[in-house]
Amino acid sequence: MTDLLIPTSGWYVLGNARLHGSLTPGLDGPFDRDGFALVDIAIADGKVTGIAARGERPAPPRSIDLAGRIVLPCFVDCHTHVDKGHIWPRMPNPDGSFAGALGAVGADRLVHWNAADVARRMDFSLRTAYAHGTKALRTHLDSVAPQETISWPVFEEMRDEWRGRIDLQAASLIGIEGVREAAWFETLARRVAAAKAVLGAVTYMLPDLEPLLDRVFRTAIEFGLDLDFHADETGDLAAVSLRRIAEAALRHRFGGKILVGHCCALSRQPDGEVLETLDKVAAAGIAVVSLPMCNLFLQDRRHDGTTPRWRGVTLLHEMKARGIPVAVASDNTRDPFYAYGDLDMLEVYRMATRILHFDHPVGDWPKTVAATPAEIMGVDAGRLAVGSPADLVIFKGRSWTELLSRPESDRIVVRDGRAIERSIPDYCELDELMGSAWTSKP
Ligand SMILES: O=c1cc[nH]c(=O)[nH]1
Repeated sequence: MTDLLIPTSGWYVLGNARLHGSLTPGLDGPFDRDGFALVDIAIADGKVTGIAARGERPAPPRSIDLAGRIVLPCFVDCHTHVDKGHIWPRMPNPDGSFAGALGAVGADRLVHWNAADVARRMDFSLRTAYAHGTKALRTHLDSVAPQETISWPVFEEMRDEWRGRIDLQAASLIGIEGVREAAWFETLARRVAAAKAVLGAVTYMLPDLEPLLDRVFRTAIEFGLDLDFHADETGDLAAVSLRRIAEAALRHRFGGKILVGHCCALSRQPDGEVLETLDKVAAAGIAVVSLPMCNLFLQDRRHDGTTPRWRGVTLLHEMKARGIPVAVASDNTRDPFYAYGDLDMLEVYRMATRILHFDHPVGDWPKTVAATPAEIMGVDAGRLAVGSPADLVIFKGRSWTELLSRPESDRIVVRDGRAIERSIPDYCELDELMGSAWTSKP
């Protein structure tokens, strides 16, 4: 959008901007049928100093006429895996399945994941997310021994480097069976606590799932940690680990935050059972993040020449109706769990709208990529209000149908009141990490 020049100093007004009611507390209408109001946004010293109904505006260059373009707060991506991003060229998923992904990542990790490899791919991912307008991001870190000794120091350095641009959080990621090694798990929890991070695991329906969850909760309480689980990322009707997590949270009267990702099996289970599970999830104060793109890729993967019949996503509508905080997020990017993706939360929202029907009505679904994940992560982001940092994205679209139909590659990302230089890194930067299996030469 070369026609818009955002001042680099002083105060200015973004005039005639469309803000969404769900992301702008206290915004007075009138709202259009998409839930947007036309306003002038005053910005000074990197902060939003006023949001007012369209009115008298100063003359250019202090006033920039957005002609009704949509302005959203910067995005919050609460479930990613930037430690494994972009390994697809050297380690594709052999059959597109969850088991194929686990095996491929395990093999790649053993051979390639030294500190330099992890750091370069992580930095590539963060530059991409930043350019797309993301302000806060939680990544899981594969923490199966000895990887935790490599990836956690890299993460802590990366978090320092990115402070002020992306608020970076991490959650440990191990299969729940790893919790059986009590002494090792306690050491991991100490590392997580020292890094001011979040304790996590992937739950499976193991015979000892309940005692393992008890150990996770006891450890989180002992170290004062929040929790983040991957649960029921399968079409297996018998997968009810989300319910087991909720029961454990209630049993332990857990006071920290809990985020659970995926919960795919829920949408295949009988209604009565599902509603009982959701009541427990609501009572336990658990938040849920759906990862629609990764779910489409892995779930209902068939090898018999037939077409997938199931979208794989969880029951976000039913959850929201019960007051369960719900978000959507990027998940994996160009790795065996998901071959595609670019950490672009506009793409995630566009896909979620189509797959999960975030329309008719749109209501407050936009919160799923901004305000709600910000609350889940406990960061000051995801809303535009007077006094908040002027961290926002200006799009060309003036309505949801315009915004969600095009990639909006020329969006303007404003941080602390100034337009950032958006440069999406080139894949060829990573070619040398991809080994002999990959060459950019024809
Ligand atoms: O979806 C998933 C599950 C486990 N590990 C990942 O990286 N992604």
